[in-house]
Amino acid sequence: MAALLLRTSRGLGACLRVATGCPSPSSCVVAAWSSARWPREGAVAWRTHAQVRHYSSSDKLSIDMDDKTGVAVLKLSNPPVNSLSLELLTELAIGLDKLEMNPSCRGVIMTSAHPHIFSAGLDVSEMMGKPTEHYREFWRAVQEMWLKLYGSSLVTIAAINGSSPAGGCLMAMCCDYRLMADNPKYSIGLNETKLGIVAPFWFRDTMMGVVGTRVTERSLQLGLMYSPAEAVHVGLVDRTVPEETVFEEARTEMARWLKIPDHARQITKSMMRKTTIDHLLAQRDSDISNFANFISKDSIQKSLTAYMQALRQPKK
Ligand SMILES: CCCCCCCCCCC/C=C/C(=O)SCCNC(=O)CCNC(=O)[C@H](O)C(C)(C)COP(=O)(O)OP(=O)(O)OC[C@H]1O[C@@H](n2cnc3c(N)ncnc32)[C@H](O)[C@@H]1OP(=O)(O)O
Repeated sequence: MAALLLRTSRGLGACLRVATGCPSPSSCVVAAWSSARWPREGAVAWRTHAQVRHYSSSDKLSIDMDDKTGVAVLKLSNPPVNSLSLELLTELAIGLDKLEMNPSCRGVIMTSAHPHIFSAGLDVSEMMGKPTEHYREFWRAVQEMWLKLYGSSLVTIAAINGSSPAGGCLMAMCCDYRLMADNPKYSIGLNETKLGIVAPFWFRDTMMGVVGTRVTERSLQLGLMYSPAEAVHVGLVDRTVPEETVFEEARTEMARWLKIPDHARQITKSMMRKTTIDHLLAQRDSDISNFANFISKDSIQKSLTAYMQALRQPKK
């Protein structure tokens, strides 16, 4: 249990370094991932005789792990729009860490408990009218969630059953595969510039890894939101499926991915993502300061206030 606490409290990067004896975040990601599933002594705490185990103690997030299939289902449940508050981000990071430490877990399907909205992205109210210390804490939690999800050694599949702007799109892009409901009312994309804010470099790099440089440049500057069909066209989403089948299709897709030996897939995933992860790890504190300074500016606060007021207007 002590080992488990050590791992969960320090985050995946640190716990993997502990597991591998590797001193620096930048030099050990491949080695760490290849052995991340080995240290069993702490993870034993999560073993259960029941086939399905409920993991999260939060009412904003449910995580059900099926020991038989090795697949966990993570459902966002923060009405009305699954916005990513400090609390939900923290729960997400803890939940992902627990799954990472569970030797029976091989894959995670991420979806929304509420139809029509996957996630409205970061909770804008966390970025308005708060003291600098709060902005720093909030941004560290955003980073932590990204590090856990993008850096997960598990197969991660996003079953996108509704709109997914900004931080919602980021979470989906962190996954290995994206299925989206084919409802043309839904949209997905990084729309930050439309709020007068700037997606940081690791949002950009995550998107570049999914759709390439040109589509990222256009999408970010214009703050483009894509319909499901357009998202497939630019490669932001892997495929659309009928709305009522999103979850079952995600399960079928997961089975395909789980046919690949874990160690080979994990090392390959690590090779693809290591540079981007190391980039943030090397600049974590300065990234937090940049965010806190940027978001505290009067002009940015005014933009966010105007955006939220516009959002509250009755829809035409
Ligand atoms: C020099 C470089 C330095 C760089 C430093 C970093 C800079 C900062 C980077 C920050 C990155 C930000 C990432 C984000 O994720 S920002 C959030 C962006 N999200 C959005 O723009 C989504 C906005 N919402 C919507 O489009 C719609 O609400 C949605 C399609 C999701 C749902 O529509 P629906 O019609 O179903 O619901 P409503 O619009 O009526 O909304 C219901 C209530 O929910 C409130 N709401 C919506 N979204 C948010 C949100 N993201 N945060 C907080 N609250 C939200 C909405 O206001 C309604 O509230 P009321 O009921 O009170 O009216």
